[in-house]
Amino acid sequence: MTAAPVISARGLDLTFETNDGPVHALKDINLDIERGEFVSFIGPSGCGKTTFLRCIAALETPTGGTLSVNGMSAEEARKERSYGYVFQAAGLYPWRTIAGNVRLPLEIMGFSKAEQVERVEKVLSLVDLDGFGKKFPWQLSGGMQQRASIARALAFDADILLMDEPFGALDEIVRDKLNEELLKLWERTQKTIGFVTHSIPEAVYLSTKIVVMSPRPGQIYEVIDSPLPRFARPLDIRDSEEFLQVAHRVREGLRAGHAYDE
Ligand SMILES: Nc1ncnc2c1ncn2[C@@H]1O[C@H](COP(=O)(O)OP(=O)(O)OP(=O)(O)O)[C@@H](O)[C@H]1O
Repeated sequence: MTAAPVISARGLDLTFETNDGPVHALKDINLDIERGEFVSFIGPSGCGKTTFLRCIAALETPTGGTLSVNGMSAEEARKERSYGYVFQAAGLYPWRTIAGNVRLPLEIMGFSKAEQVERVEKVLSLVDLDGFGKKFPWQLSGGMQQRASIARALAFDADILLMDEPFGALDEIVRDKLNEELLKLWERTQKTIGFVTHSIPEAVYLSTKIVVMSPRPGQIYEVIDSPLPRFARPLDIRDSEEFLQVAHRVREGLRAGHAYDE
């Protein structure tokens, strides 16, 4: 028997009603994400990547189709705290220490003081920020702040991690390092990850599955299963023939999905 997908979308549609008329943001999205997969969403600006992630998180309500998250509706899954969400900007409260920021969801959820301390220590260590708990966000580099926001999303140990361009604002060297660390973290925690990116190398380096989207309205153009080894991915795998072939396929998909715009 195969396990049910963690996330399953069937015929998912979303139209925003705006002052300028309806915006068809998602059209007929069909996708299964299995437990433990690392799935990237890539596509041009406005193709609905963020909107789809927000649907999974029940931050948007689809106008058609079905969506299940951990075997429940997205709304139920949100109430069950099935996912942690990492935004493009770290979004840390400047008046709280790093530990205080990471602890915040645990306070809201009513974890005991002792468990809060234990969990904060554990997740700060997972993102390589041991010893930084007492610092304030402004005392940390952009990359470290983003690691802290990942720690916050991991603090309550949800099965699913949703990440919306978490490293988009960082320079390439820092991004490379965080990509490597994220892979290790994924290996250690066995989470299911949904990851939005604009970067082809980032998508190919990280993912088991790459969802190429096309705009107006946002649709899935192609789903590419990566042939790369699941975890053993040193950064120089990006020079390998296999990697370049997948990157080429993604690029072709993006071009083809965009063709009617040209
Ligand atoms: N709350 C909203 N109200 C109206 N339209 C919206 C809303 N949110 C998103 N949209 C529109 O839906 C479409 C998809 O937006 P979305 O942010 O999901 O795209 P994206 O692929 O994540 O883009 P980017 O890569 O620029 O972040 C866009 O046309 C956007 O303008």
